[in-house]
Amino acid sequence: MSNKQKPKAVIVIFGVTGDLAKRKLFPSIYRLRQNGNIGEEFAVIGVGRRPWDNDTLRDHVEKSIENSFGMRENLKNFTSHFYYHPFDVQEASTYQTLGTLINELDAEYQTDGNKIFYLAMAPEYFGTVANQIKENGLKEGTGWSRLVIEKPFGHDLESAKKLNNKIRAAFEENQIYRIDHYLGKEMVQNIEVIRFANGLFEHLWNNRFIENIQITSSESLGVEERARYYDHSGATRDMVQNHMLQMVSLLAMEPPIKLTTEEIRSEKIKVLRALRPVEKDQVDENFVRGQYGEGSILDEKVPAYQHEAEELAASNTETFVAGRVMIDNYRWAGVPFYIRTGKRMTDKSTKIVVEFKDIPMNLYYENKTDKHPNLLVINIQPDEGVTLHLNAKRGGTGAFAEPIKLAYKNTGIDGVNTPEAYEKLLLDCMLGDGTNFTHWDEVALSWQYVDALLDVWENKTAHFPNYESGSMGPKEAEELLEKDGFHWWPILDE
Ligand SMILES: NC(=O)C1=CN([C@@H]2O[C@H](COP(=O)(O)OP(=O)(O)OC[C@H]3O[C@@H](n4cnc5c(N)ncnc54)[C@H](OP(=O)(O)O)[C@@H]3O)[C@@H](O)[C@H]2O)C=CC1
Ligand SMILES: O=C1O[C@H](COP(=O)(O)O)[C@@H](O)[C@H](O)[C@H]1O
Repeated sequence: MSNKQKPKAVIVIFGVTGDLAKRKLFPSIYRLRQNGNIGEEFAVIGVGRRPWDNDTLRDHVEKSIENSFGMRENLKNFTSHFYYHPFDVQEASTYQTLGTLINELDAEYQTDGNKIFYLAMAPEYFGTVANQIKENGLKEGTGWSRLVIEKPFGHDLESAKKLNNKIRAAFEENQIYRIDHYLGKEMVQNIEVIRFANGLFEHLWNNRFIENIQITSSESLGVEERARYYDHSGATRDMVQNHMLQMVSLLAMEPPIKLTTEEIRSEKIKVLRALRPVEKDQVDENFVRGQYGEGSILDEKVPAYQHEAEELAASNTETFVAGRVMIDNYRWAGVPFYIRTGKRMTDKSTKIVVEFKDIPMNLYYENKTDKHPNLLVINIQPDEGVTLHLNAKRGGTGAFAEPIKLAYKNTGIDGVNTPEAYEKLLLDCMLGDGTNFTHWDEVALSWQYVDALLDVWENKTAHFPNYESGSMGPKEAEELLEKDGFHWWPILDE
Protein backbone atom coordinates (compact mmCIF):
# COMPACT_ATOMS: atom_id res chain seq x y z
CA MET A 1 0.00 0.00 0.00
CA SER A 2 1.54 3.34 -0.97
CA ASN A 3 1.78 6.00 1.71
CA LYS A 4 -0.91 7.99 -0.06
CA GLN A 5 -3.47 5.22 0.39
CA LYS A 6 -2.62 4.44 4.01
CA PRO A 7 -5.60 5.31 6.15
CA LYS A 8 -5.17 7.96 8.82
CA ALA A 9 -7.30 8.45 11.89
CA VAL A 10 -7.58 9.29 15.53
CA ILE A 11 -8.92 6.12 17.13
CA VAL A 12 -10.83 6.63 20.36
CA ILE A 13 -11.17 3.42 22.39
CA PHE A 14 -13.86 3.62 25.06
CA GLY A 15 -13.03 0.94 27.65
CA VAL A 16 -9.29 1.04 27.04
CA THR A 17 -8.45 -0.48 30.43
CA GLY A 18 -10.48 -3.60 29.65
CA ASP A 19 -9.71 -7.11 28.49
CA LEU A 20 -10.63 -6.69 24.82
CA ALA A 21 -8.37 -3.67 24.35
CA LYS A 22 -5.46 -5.48 25.99
CA ARG A 23 -5.84 -8.84 24.26
CA LYS A 24 -7.02 -7.83 20.80
CA LEU A 25 -7.00 -4.14 20.01
CA PHE A 26 -3.47 -3.02 20.96
CA PRO A 27 -1.82 -6.02 19.27
CA SER A 28 -3.93 -5.41 16.17
CA ILE A 29 -3.01 -1.74 15.89
CA TYR A 30 0.61 -2.73 16.43
CA ARG A 31 0.46 -5.26 13.60
CA LEU A 32 -1.18 -2.74 11.31
CA ARG A 33 1.75 -0.40 11.94
CA GLN A 34 4.38 -3.16 11.69
CA ASN A 35 2.94 -4.47 8.44
CA GLY A 36 2.89 -0.98 6.99
CA ASN A 37 -0.90 -0.86 6.59
CA ILE A 38 -0.93 2.36 8.56
CA GLY A 39 1.82 4.96 8.68
CA GLU A 40 2.75 7.47 11.37
CA GLU A 41 -0.50 9.38 10.88
CA PHE A 42 -2.51 7.84 13.67
CA ALA A 43 -3.18 8.48 17.33
CA VAL A 44 -5.10 6.42 19.86
CA ILE A 45 -7.03 8.01 22.68
CA GLY A 46 -7.76 5.51 25.39
CA VAL A 47 -10.83 6.42 27.38
CA GLY A 48 -11.40 4.76 30.74
CA ARG A 49 -12.66 5.24 34.27
CA ARG A 50 -9.41 4.66 36.09
CA PRO A 51 -7.21 7.56 37.14
CA TRP A 52 -4.44 6.69 34.66
CA ASP A 53 -2.23 9.06 32.67
CA ASN A 54 -0.50 8.76 29.28
CA ASP A 55 2.49 6.93 30.79
CA THR A 56 0.33 4.35 32.56
CA LEU A 57 -1.52 3.63 29.33
CA ARG A 58 1.68 3.44 27.30
CA ASP A 59 3.21 0.94 29.76
CA HIS A 60 0.00 -1.08 29.62
CA VAL A 61 0.09 -1.11 25.80
CA GLU A 62 3.75 -2.14 25.84
CA LYS A 63 2.98 -5.10 28.12
CA SER A 64 0.08 -6.16 25.94
CA ILE A 65 2.29 -6.15 22.82
CA GLU A 66 5.03 -8.09 24.60
CA ASN A 67 2.54 -10.62 25.91
CA SER A 68 1.28 -11.16 22.38
CA PHE A 69 4.52 -11.11 20.40
CA GLY A 70 7.41 -11.34 22.88
CA MET A 71 9.98 -8.63 23.57
CA ARG A 72 10.04 -5.92 20.93
CA GLU A 73 12.47 -3.10 20.24
CA ASN A 74 11.41 0.47 19.52
CA LEU A 75 8.04 0.06 21.15
CA LYS A 76 8.34 3.56 22.61
CA ASN A 77 7.84 5.14 19.21
CA PHE A 78 4.65 3.09 18.74
CA THR A 79 3.27 3.68 22.24
CA SER A 80 3.98 7.44 22.00
CA HIS A 81 0.89 7.58 19.74
CA PHE A 82 -1.32 6.58 22.71
CA TYR A 83 -3.02 9.14 24.99
CA TYR A 84 -5.20 8.55 28.03
CA HIS A 85 -8.42 10.43 28.71
CA PRO A 86 -10.21 9.67 32.01
CA PHE A 87 -13.98 9.84 31.65
CA ASP A 88 -17.36 9.46 33.20
CA VAL A 89 -19.80 7.92 30.78
CA GLN A 90 -22.68 10.29 31.68
CA GLU A 91 -20.73 13.53 32.10
CA ALA A 92 -20.95 15.94 29.13
CA SER A 93 -17.87 17.91 30.16
CA THR A 94 -15.62 14.84 29.69
CA TYR A 95 -16.79 14.59 26.07
CA GLN A 96 -16.02 18.26 25.50
CA THR A 97 -12.46 17.86 26.75
CA LEU A 98 -12.22 14.68 24.68
CA GLY A 99 -13.23 16.74 21.63
CA THR A 100 -10.44 19.21 22.31
CA LEU A 101 -7.90 16.38 22.60
CA ILE A 102 -9.14 14.79 19.34
CA ASN A 103 -8.64 18.11 17.53
CA GLU A 104 -5.15 18.61 18.97
CA LEU A 105 -4.04 15.11 17.99
CA ASP A 106 -5.65 15.42 14.58
CA ALA A 107 -3.50 18.48 13.93
CA GLU A 108 -0.35 16.90 15.41
CA TYR A 109 -0.66 13.58 13.53
CA GLN A 110 -2.26 15.03 10.39
CA THR A 111 -5.13 12.58 10.39
CA ASP A 112 -7.34 14.70 8.10
CA GLY A 113 -10.14 14.93 10.65
CA ASN A 114 -10.84 11.14 10.46
CA LYS A 115 -12.15 9.55 13.64
CA ILE A 116 -13.03 6.06 14.83
CA PHE A 117 -15.02 5.71 18.03
CA TYR A 118 -14.54 2.14 19.25
CA LEU A 119 -16.97 1.07 21.97
CA ALA A 120 -15.09 -1.65 23.85
CA MET A 121 -17.12 -1.48 27.00
CA ALA A 122 -20.25 -2.96 28.53
CA PRO A 123 -23.16 -2.79 26.06
CA GLU A 124 -25.44 -0.91 28.47
CA TYR A 125 -23.32 2.18 27.74
CA PHE A 126 -23.34 1.94 23.92
CA GLY A 127 -26.44 4.15 23.51
CA THR A 128 -25.34 6.80 26.01
CA VAL A 129 -21.84 7.09 24.57
CA ALA A 130 -23.10 7.31 20.97
CA ASN A 131 -25.55 10.02 22.00
CA GLN A 132 -22.91 12.03 23.90
CA ILE A 133 -20.54 11.80 20.94
CA LYS A 134 -23.21 13.34 18.76
CA GLU A 135 -24.50 15.91 21.27
CA ASN A 136 -21.00 17.17 21.93
CA GLY A 137 -20.18 17.50 18.25
CA LEU A 138 -17.34 14.95 18.32
CA LYS A 139 -18.28 13.40 15.02
CA GLU A 140 -18.36 16.73 13.19
CA GLY A 141 -15.45 18.06 11.17
CA THR A 142 -13.73 17.69 7.86
CA GLY A 143 -12.96 13.94 7.77
CA TRP A 144 -15.06 10.83 8.28
CA SER A 145 -16.40 9.53 11.61
CA ARG A 146 -17.15 5.87 12.25
CA LEU A 147 -18.55 4.02 15.23
CA VAL A 148 -17.37 0.48 15.98
CA ILE A 149 -19.67 -1.52 18.22
CA GLU A 150 -18.77 -4.71 20.01
CA LYS A 151 -21.11 -7.55 20.72
CA PRO A 152 -23.49 -8.33 22.29
CA PHE A 153 -25.78 -6.20 20.14
CA GLY A 154 -28.84 -6.54 22.38
CA HIS A 155 -30.21 -9.43 24.39
CA ASP A 156 -33.10 -10.27 22.06
CA LEU A 157 -34.80 -8.69 19.07
CA GLU A 158 -36.69 -6.17 21.19
CA SER A 159 -33.65 -4.87 23.08
CA ALA A 160 -31.53 -4.93 19.91
CA LYS A 161 -34.13 -2.69 18.21
CA LYS A 162 -34.03 -0.23 21.11
CA LEU A 163 -30.25 -0.17 21.04
CA ASN A 164 -30.23 0.27 17.29
CA ASN A 165 -32.66 3.18 17.51
CA LYS A 166 -30.39 4.91 20.02
CA ILE A 167 -27.32 4.41 17.90
CA ARG A 168 -29.09 5.37 14.69
CA ALA A 169 -30.22 8.60 16.34
CA ALA A 170 -26.54 9.51 16.62
CA PHE A 171 -24.89 7.83 13.59
CA GLU A 172 -25.94 6.93 10.05
CA GLU A 173 -26.07 3.22 9.19
CA ASN A 174 -23.03 3.60 6.91
CA GLN A 175 -21.03 5.05 9.82
CA ILE A 176 -21.81 2.06 12.08
CA TYR A 177 -19.48 -0.96 12.09
CA ARG A 178 -20.94 -3.82 14.12
CA ILE A 179 -18.11 -6.25 14.78
CA ASP A 180 -18.48 -9.99 14.39
CA HIS A 181 -14.88 -11.10 14.69
CA TYR A 182 -15.58 -14.38 12.85
CA LEU A 183 -16.03 -12.30 9.70
CA GLY A 184 -12.41 -11.19 10.05
CA LYS A 185 -11.07 -14.75 10.14
CA GLU A 186 -9.07 -15.70 7.09
CA MET A 187 -10.90 -18.96 6.36
CA VAL A 188 -14.35 -17.48 6.98
CA GLN A 189 -13.49 -14.87 4.36
CA ASN A 190 -12.32 -17.75 2.21
CA ILE A 191 -15.78 -19.38 2.12
CA GLU A 192 -16.89 -16.99 -0.60
CA VAL A 193 -13.72 -17.44 -2.61
CA ILE A 194 -13.76 -21.24 -2.39
CA ARG A 195 -17.39 -21.22 -3.55
CA PHE A 196 -17.37 -18.56 -6.20
CA ALA A 197 -13.90 -18.98 -7.67
CA ASN A 198 -14.18 -22.74 -8.30
CA GLY A 199 -16.47 -24.19 -10.93
CA LEU A 200 -15.85 -27.55 -9.32
CA PHE A 201 -17.81 -26.54 -6.25
CA GLU A 202 -20.21 -23.87 -7.38
CA HIS A 203 -21.96 -26.12 -9.89
CA LEU A 204 -22.56 -28.69 -7.17
CA TRP A 205 -23.45 -26.19 -4.44
CA ASN A 206 -27.16 -26.97 -4.08
CA ASN A 207 -29.71 -29.50 -2.89
CA ARG A 208 -29.17 -31.81 -5.85
CA PHE A 209 -25.60 -32.61 -4.84
CA ILE A 210 -25.19 -31.68 -1.20
CA GLU A 211 -26.59 -33.94 1.50
CA ASN A 212 -25.96 -31.73 4.50
CA ILE A 213 -23.58 -29.08 5.84
CA GLN A 214 -22.12 -29.25 9.34
CA ILE A 215 -20.63 -26.29 11.17
CA THR A 216 -18.90 -26.95 14.48
CA SER A 217 -17.28 -24.34 16.68
CA SER A 218 -16.09 -26.14 19.77
CA GLU A 219 -14.08 -24.74 22.64
CA SER A 220 -12.19 -26.59 25.33
CA LEU A 221 -12.17 -23.56 27.61
CA GLY A 222 -14.96 -23.07 30.10
CA VAL A 223 -16.63 -19.85 31.12
CA GLU A 224 -13.36 -18.46 32.54
CA GLU A 225 -13.73 -15.05 34.22
CA ARG A 226 -16.87 -14.11 32.31
CA ALA A 227 -19.52 -15.81 34.45
CA ARG A 228 -21.59 -12.65 34.91
CA TYR A 229 -21.82 -11.91 31.22
CA TYR A 230 -22.03 -15.50 30.07
CA ASP A 231 -24.74 -16.70 32.41
CA HIS A 232 -26.94 -13.88 31.18
CA SER A 233 -26.13 -14.83 27.62
CA GLY A 234 -25.51 -18.55 27.05
CA ALA A 235 -24.22 -20.24 23.92
CA THR A 236 -27.20 -19.25 21.76
CA ARG A 237 -26.71 -15.51 22.23
CA ASP A 238 -22.93 -15.73 22.55
CA MET A 239 -22.22 -17.80 19.44
CA VAL A 240 -25.32 -18.83 17.46
CA GLN A 241 -27.06 -15.48 16.96
CA ASN A 242 -23.90 -14.00 15.49
CA HIS A 243 -20.94 -16.18 14.44
CA MET A 244 -22.79 -19.40 13.56
CA LEU A 245 -25.59 -17.76 11.58
CA GLN A 246 -23.05 -15.56 9.79
CA MET A 247 -21.24 -18.70 8.64
CA VAL A 248 -24.55 -20.24 7.54
CA SER A 249 -25.35 -17.17 5.47
CA LEU A 250 -21.93 -17.15 3.77
CA LEU A 251 -22.27 -20.83 2.92
CA ALA A 252 -25.80 -20.51 1.60
CA MET A 253 -25.86 -17.12 -0.14
CA GLU A 254 -26.30 -16.72 -3.89
CA PRO A 255 -23.32 -15.35 -5.83
CA PRO A 256 -23.31 -11.57 -5.50
CA ILE A 257 -23.45 -9.66 -8.78
CA LYS A 258 -20.48 -7.56 -7.65
CA LEU A 259 -18.04 -7.79 -4.77
CA THR A 260 -19.42 -4.69 -3.09
CA THR A 261 -20.56 -4.37 0.50
CA GLU A 262 -24.18 -3.78 -0.55
CA GLU A 263 -24.37 -6.71 -2.97
CA ILE A 264 -22.78 -9.21 -0.60
CA ARG A 265 -24.91 -8.05 2.32
CA SER A 266 -28.03 -8.22 0.26
CA GLU A 267 -27.35 -11.88 -0.59
CA LYS A 268 -26.60 -12.75 3.04
CA ILE A 269 -29.76 -11.03 4.19
CA LYS A 270 -31.82 -13.10 1.72
CA VAL A 271 -30.51 -16.28 3.35
CA LEU A 272 -31.43 -15.08 6.82
CA ARG A 273 -34.88 -14.18 5.55
CA ALA A 274 -35.24 -17.72 4.19
CA LEU A 275 -34.40 -19.44 7.49
CA ARG A 276 -37.31 -21.65 8.41
CA PRO A 277 -38.67 -20.27 11.70
CA VAL A 278 -38.59 -22.80 14.52
CA GLU A 279 -42.10 -23.14 15.92
CA LYS A 280 -42.39 -23.47 19.69
CA ASP A 281 -43.48 -27.10 19.51
CA GLN A 282 -40.60 -27.94 17.15
CA VAL A 283 -37.74 -26.59 19.21
CA ASP A 284 -36.92 -29.90 20.89
CA GLU A 285 -37.10 -31.75 17.61
CA ASN A 286 -34.60 -29.43 15.93
CA PHE A 287 -32.37 -28.12 18.71
CA VAL A 288 -30.45 -29.55 21.63
CA ARG A 289 -29.12 -27.51 24.53
CA GLY A 290 -26.52 -28.60 27.03
CA GLN A 291 -24.52 -27.51 30.01
CA TYR A 292 -21.17 -28.98 30.95
CA GLY A 293 -20.64 -31.06 34.03
CA GLU A 294 -17.26 -31.93 35.48
CA GLY A 295 -14.82 -33.92 33.45
CA SER A 296 -11.30 -33.69 32.18
CA ILE A 297 -9.56 -31.74 29.47
CA LEU A 298 -6.06 -32.79 28.48
CA ASP A 299 -6.02 -35.13 31.47
CA GLU A 300 -6.78 -32.34 33.89
CA LYS A 301 -9.93 -32.42 36.00
CA VAL A 302 -12.18 -29.44 35.43
CA PRO A 303 -15.29 -28.40 37.38
CA ALA A 304 -18.89 -28.34 36.23
CA TYR A 305 -20.26 -25.00 34.93
CA GLN A 306 -22.41 -24.71 38.05
CA HIS A 307 -19.30 -24.88 40.22
CA GLU A 308 -17.28 -22.30 38.30
CA ALA A 309 -18.69 -19.38 40.32
CA GLU A 310 -21.14 -18.96 43.18
CA GLU A 311 -23.81 -17.28 41.07
CA LEU A 312 -23.88 -20.23 38.65
CA ALA A 313 -25.01 -22.74 41.29
CA ALA A 314 -28.50 -23.43 39.90
CA SER A 315 -27.97 -22.06 36.41
CA ASN A 316 -30.35 -22.95 33.59
CA THR A 317 -27.98 -21.40 31.00
CA GLU A 318 -26.86 -23.47 28.04
CA THR A 319 -23.13 -23.79 27.35
CA PHE A 320 -23.80 -25.97 24.30
CA VAL A 321 -26.22 -25.78 21.39
CA ALA A 322 -26.71 -28.05 18.42
CA GLY A 323 -29.39 -27.54 15.85
CA ARG A 324 -30.83 -28.36 12.48
CA VAL A 325 -31.24 -25.15 10.50
CA MET A 326 -33.36 -25.32 7.35
CA ILE A 327 -33.30 -22.77 4.57
CA ASP A 328 -36.50 -22.56 2.57
CA ASN A 329 -35.33 -21.44 -0.82
CA TYR A 330 -34.86 -23.00 -4.23
CA ARG A 331 -31.20 -23.88 -3.75
CA TRP A 332 -31.37 -25.34 -0.27
CA ALA A 333 -34.83 -26.87 0.17
CA GLY A 334 -34.40 -30.12 2.07
CA VAL A 335 -30.70 -29.70 2.98
CA PRO A 336 -30.06 -29.54 6.72
CA PHE A 337 -27.39 -27.17 7.98
CA TYR A 338 -26.33 -28.67 11.29
CA ILE A 339 -24.68 -26.29 13.72
CA ARG A 340 -22.95 -27.16 16.96
CA THR A 341 -21.08 -24.99 19.44
CA GLY A 342 -20.13 -25.29 23.06
CA LYS A 343 -17.69 -24.74 25.84
CA ARG A 344 -15.58 -27.42 27.51
CA MET A 345 -15.78 -29.71 24.53
CA THR A 346 -13.02 -32.08 23.48
CA ASP A 347 -10.99 -29.57 21.50
CA LYS A 348 -10.82 -26.04 20.24
CA SER A 349 -11.85 -26.22 16.62
CA THR A 350 -14.01 -24.43 14.10
CA LYS A 351 -14.75 -26.49 11.06
CA ILE A 352 -17.26 -26.67 8.23
CA VAL A 353 -17.97 -30.01 6.58
CA VAL A 354 -19.89 -30.07 3.31
CA GLU A 355 -21.13 -33.62 2.76
CA PHE A 356 -21.87 -34.35 -0.89
CA LYS A 357 -24.53 -36.89 -1.87
CA ASP A 358 -23.03 -40.32 -2.10
CA ILE A 359 -23.26 -42.62 -5.10
CA PRO A 360 -25.92 -45.36 -4.72
CA MET A 361 -23.33 -48.11 -4.13
CA ASN A 362 -19.61 -48.26 -4.33
CA LEU A 363 -18.38 -51.39 -6.06
CA TYR A 364 -14.82 -50.75 -4.98
CA TYR A 365 -15.39 -51.27 -1.28
CA GLU A 366 -15.63 -54.74 0.18
CA ASN A 367 -18.75 -53.74 2.01
CA LYS A 368 -20.70 -52.16 -0.83
CA THR A 369 -23.13 -50.38 1.46
CA ASP A 370 -20.38 -48.51 3.37
CA LYS A 371 -20.70 -44.77 2.98
CA HIS A 372 -17.66 -42.83 1.86
CA PRO A 373 -19.19 -39.60 0.58
CA ASN A 374 -17.00 -36.84 -0.76
CA LEU A 375 -16.48 -34.15 1.83
CA LEU A 376 -15.21 -30.64 1.53
CA VAL A 377 -13.82 -29.58 4.89
CA ILE A 378 -13.08 -25.92 5.54
CA ASN A 379 -10.82 -25.66 8.56
CA ILE A 380 -11.35 -22.26 10.10
CA GLN A 381 -9.14 -22.84 13.13
CA PRO A 382 -6.74 -23.86 14.58
CA ASP A 383 -5.19 -25.29 11.39
CA GLU A 384 -6.41 -23.13 8.58
CA GLY A 385 -7.00 -24.85 5.29
CA VAL A 386 -9.22 -26.90 3.06
CA THR A 387 -9.42 -30.68 2.75
CA LEU A 388 -11.21 -32.60 0.05
CA HIS A 389 -12.11 -36.19 0.90
CA LEU A 390 -12.19 -38.46 -2.14
CA ASN A 391 -11.98 -42.19 -2.90
CA ALA A 392 -9.04 -43.64 -4.84
CA LYS A 393 -7.65 -47.05 -5.72
CA ARG A 394 -5.89 -48.85 -2.90
CA GLY A 395 -2.29 -49.62 -3.97
CA GLY A 396 -1.55 -53.19 -5.09
CA THR A 397 -3.63 -55.80 -6.79
CA GLY A 398 -7.40 -55.89 -6.81
CA ALA A 399 -9.88 -53.15 -7.56
CA PHE A 400 -10.37 -51.80 -4.07
CA ALA A 401 -10.86 -48.23 -3.09
CA GLU A 402 -9.80 -46.32 -0.02
CA PRO A 403 -10.64 -42.85 1.22
CA ILE A 404 -7.93 -40.27 0.51
CA LYS A 405 -7.56 -36.59 1.29
CA LEU A 406 -6.29 -33.65 -0.71
CA ALA A 407 -5.26 -31.09 1.84
CA TYR A 408 -4.24 -27.46 1.58
CA LYS A 409 -2.90 -25.83 4.72
CA ASN A 410 -2.71 -22.11 5.06
CA THR A 411 0.43 -21.81 7.14
CA GLY A 412 0.48 -18.02 7.12
CA ILE A 413 -1.29 -17.65 10.38
CA ASP A 414 -0.04 -19.00 13.63
CA GLY A 415 -2.48 -20.14 16.21
CA VAL A 416 -5.93 -19.77 17.59
CA ASN A 417 -7.43 -16.45 18.55
CA THR A 418 -4.58 -14.38 17.14
CA PRO A 419 -5.35 -10.72 16.64
CA GLU A 420 -5.54 -11.39 12.90
CA ALA A 421 -9.32 -11.02 12.69
CA TYR A 422 -9.39 -7.76 14.61
CA GLU A 423 -6.44 -6.45 12.65
CA LYS A 424 -8.25 -6.98 9.36
CA LEU A 425 -11.51 -5.58 10.62
CA LEU A 426 -9.87 -2.46 12.03
CA LEU A 427 -8.17 -1.85 8.71
CA ASP A 428 -11.44 -2.41 6.82
CA CYS A 429 -13.11 0.11 9.08
CA MET A 430 -10.34 2.66 8.46
CA LEU A 431 -10.74 2.07 4.73
CA GLY A 432 -14.53 2.44 4.96
CA ASP A 433 -15.21 -1.15 3.88
CA GLY A 434 -18.20 -2.46 5.81
CA THR A 435 -18.48 -5.81 3.98
CA ASN A 436 -17.22 -7.85 6.90
CA PHE A 437 -19.33 -6.09 9.48
CA THR A 438 -22.97 -6.89 10.20
CA HIS A 439 -25.75 -4.73 8.88
CA TRP A 440 -28.72 -4.06 11.16
CA ASP A 441 -30.98 -6.24 8.99
CA GLU A 442 -28.70 -9.23 9.58
CA VAL A 443 -28.67 -8.61 13.32
CA ALA A 444 -32.46 -8.28 13.44
CA LEU A 445 -33.13 -11.42 11.37
CA SER A 446 -30.69 -13.47 13.43
CA TRP A 447 -32.33 -12.36 16.66
CA GLN A 448 -35.75 -13.16 15.25
CA TYR A 449 -34.54 -16.69 14.52
CA VAL A 450 -32.94 -17.43 17.90
CA ASP A 451 -35.61 -15.65 19.97
CA ALA A 452 -37.96 -18.53 19.21
CA LEU A 453 -35.61 -21.03 20.85
CA LEU A 454 -34.77 -18.78 23.74
CA ASP A 455 -38.43 -18.15 24.56
CA VAL A 456 -39.02 -21.87 24.92
CA TRP A 457 -35.82 -22.64 26.80
CA GLU A 458 -36.07 -19.78 29.25
CA ASN A 459 -39.46 -20.97 30.38
CA LYS A 460 -38.47 -24.58 30.91
CA THR A 461 -35.88 -25.79 33.41
CA ALA A 462 -33.41 -28.16 31.80
CA HIS A 463 -31.86 -31.26 33.34
CA PHE A 464 -28.40 -29.77 33.57
CA PRO A 465 -25.57 -30.69 33.54
CA ASN A 466 -26.06 -33.08 30.64
CA TYR A 467 -22.63 -33.45 29.09
CA GLU A 468 -19.25 -34.20 30.52
CA SER A 469 -16.44 -31.68 30.11
CA GLY A 470 -14.06 -32.95 27.48
CA SER A 471 -16.83 -34.62 25.43
CA MET A 472 -18.57 -33.51 22.24
CA GLY A 473 -21.78 -32.54 24.00
CA PRO A 474 -24.97 -34.34 25.03
CA LYS A 475 -25.90 -37.60 23.33
CA GLU A 476 -29.06 -35.91 21.97
CA ALA A 477 -26.79 -33.91 19.68
CA GLU A 478 -25.65 -37.17 18.08
CA GLU A 479 -29.24 -38.38 17.86
CA LEU A 480 -30.26 -35.20 16.07
CA LEU A 481 -28.27 -36.31 13.04
CA GLU A 482 -28.90 -40.03 13.48
CA LYS A 483 -32.63 -39.37 13.06
CA ASP A 484 -31.81 -38.03 9.59
CA GLY A 485 -29.44 -40.90 8.76
CA PHE A 486 -26.25 -38.85 9.24
CA HIS A 487 -23.54 -38.43 11.84
CA TRP A 488 -21.22 -35.64 12.84
CA TRP A 489 -17.95 -35.85 11.02
CA PRO A 490 -14.97 -35.70 13.42
CA ILE A 491 -13.56 -32.26 14.18
CA LEU A 492 -10.00 -33.54 14.30
CA ASP A 493 -8.11 -34.94 11.35
CA GLU A 494 -7.54 -38.63 11.91
N1 LIG B 1 -13.01 -9.62 26.06
C1 LIG B 1 -13.30 -10.26 24.93
O1 LIG B 1 -12.61 -11.19 24.47
C2 LIG B 1 -14.50 -9.84 24.15
C3 LIG B 1 -15.26 -8.74 24.52
N2 LIG B 1 -16.32 -8.35 23.77
C4 LIG B 1 -17.10 -7.17 24.14
O2 LIG B 1 -16.26 -6.03 24.27
C5 LIG B 1 -16.75 -5.16 25.26
C6 LIG B 1 -15.67 -4.96 26.31
O3 LIG B 1 -15.35 -6.22 26.88
P1 LIG B 1 -14.14 -6.43 27.89
O4 LIG B 1 -12.97 -5.61 27.48
O5 LIG B 1 -13.97 -7.88 28.03
O6 LIG B 1 -14.76 -5.83 29.24
P2 LIG B 1 -13.99 -5.41 30.55
O7 LIG B 1 -14.97 -5.55 31.67
O8 LIG B 1 -12.67 -6.05 30.67
O9 LIG B 1 -13.72 -3.84 30.32
C7 LIG B 1 -14.77 -2.91 30.31
C8 LIG B 1 -14.21 -1.51 30.12
O10 LIG B 1 -15.28 -0.58 30.26
C9 LIG B 1 -14.92 0.39 31.24
N3 LIG B 1 -16.11 0.80 32.00
C10 LIG B 1 -16.97 -0.02 32.65
N4 LIG B 1 -17.93 0.74 33.23
C11 LIG B 1 -17.66 2.03 32.94
C12 LIG B 1 -18.28 3.28 33.24
N5 LIG B 1 -19.37 3.36 33.99
N6 LIG B 1 -17.73 4.42 32.77
C13 LIG B 1 -16.60 4.34 32.04
N7 LIG B 1 -15.96 3.20 31.70
C14 LIG B 1 -16.49 2.06 32.16
C15 LIG B 1 -13.95 -0.31 32.13
O11 LIG B 1 -13.19 0.65 32.81
P3 LIG B 1 -12.50 0.28 34.24
O12 LIG B 1 -11.59 -0.85 33.97
O13 LIG B 1 -11.78 1.51 34.58
O14 LIG B 1 -13.63 -0.09 35.13
C16 LIG B 1 -13.15 -1.12 31.11
O15 LIG B 1 -12.23 -0.29 30.46
C17 LIG B 1 -18.02 -5.83 25.80
O16 LIG B 1 -19.11 -5.33 25.09
C18 LIG B 1 -17.80 -7.31 25.46
O17 LIG B 1 -19.02 -7.99 25.35
C19 LIG B 1 -16.64 -9.00 22.61
C20 LIG B 1 -15.94 -10.10 22.20
C21 LIG B 1 -14.84 -10.64 22.94
O1 LIG C 1 -17.44 -14.08 20.56
C1 LIG C 1 -17.00 -15.02 21.21
O2 LIG C 1 -16.12 -15.83 20.61
C2 LIG C 1 -15.25 -16.63 21.40
C3 LIG C 1 -14.68 -17.66 20.45
O3 LIG C 1 -13.94 -16.97 19.48
P1 LIG C 1 -12.71 -17.69 18.77
O4 LIG C 1 -12.22 -16.67 17.82
O5 LIG C 1 -11.74 -18.04 19.85
O6 LIG C 1 -13.28 -18.90 18.13
C4 LIG C 1 -15.95 -17.27 22.56
O7 LIG C 1 -14.99 -17.88 23.40
C5 LIG C 1 -16.67 -16.22 23.35
O8 LIG C 1 -17.42 -16.84 24.39
C6 LIG C 1 -17.58 -15.41 22.49
O9 LIG C 1 -18.05 -14.28 23.21
